[in-house]
Amino acid sequence: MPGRSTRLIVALDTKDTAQAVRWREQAAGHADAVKLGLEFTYARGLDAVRAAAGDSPLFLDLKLHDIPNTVASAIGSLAALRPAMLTIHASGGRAMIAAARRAVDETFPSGSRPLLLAVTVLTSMDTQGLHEVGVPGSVEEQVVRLGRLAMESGADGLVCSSHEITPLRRALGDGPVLVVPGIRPAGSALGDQKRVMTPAQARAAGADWIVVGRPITRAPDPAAAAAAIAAELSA
Ligand SMILES: O=C(O)c1cc(=O)[nH]c(=O)n1[C@@H]1O[C@H](COP(=O)(O)O)[C@@H](O)[C@H]1O
Repeated sequence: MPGRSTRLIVALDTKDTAQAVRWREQAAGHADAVKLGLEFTYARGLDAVRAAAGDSPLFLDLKLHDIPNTVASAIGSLAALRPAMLTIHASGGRAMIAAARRAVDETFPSGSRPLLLAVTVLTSMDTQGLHEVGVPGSVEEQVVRLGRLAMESGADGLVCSSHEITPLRRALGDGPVLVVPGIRPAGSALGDQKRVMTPAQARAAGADWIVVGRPITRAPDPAAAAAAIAAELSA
């Protein structure tokens, strides 16, 4: 891992604690953090999240999106989990993002504050999907618009696809931590993802972190799949 500038997060998307632990152990030594999200948390609860993450840095992906007071109060309930990263939806707007920022600062001790990441446009969306929800223009324009709003409102970083890294860096500079799902090693199934790149392409584009789920967890040999992706990031 030393020398790698793009780090790997493995998404432990399952309802089963033993399975999550097994995947974490299989990816150990290759992944730099684990992500637990809506599927696991709704099935097993917050206490199980910390147990499933073990000693790995935890990306807690709850994608909070509600009125500012509710989002802030929800963040206040997460103190015991000691996450390294936490997600909200940028489309929740300026006041919601700012409330999340304040809640993170109040909830976590200054040395162990999670990065507050704002999801811009989901990687499962394309231009047509965006138009269907009433957003005109391109995905890139919307990602940059939401990215700017989120960073102005106190986010530490953004979740985006690899395709928007260059326009985001052009618009916002090197400050935002860019976390990039929608990663598909050459030849792997897209599933529901629309805006994808390979690990090597995401690294070349300048991703700080990539998020990989099924290409590792549904591989016949998850440890080997994680090792191959880590090698692609280090090459
Ligand atoms: O916030 C995320 O992590 C996220 C945002 C996004 O736009 N797209 C996206 O796929 N994700 C998450 O990244 C992971 C991708 O999983 P795979 O498609 O299986 O690699 C899932 O856990 C998603 O919830």
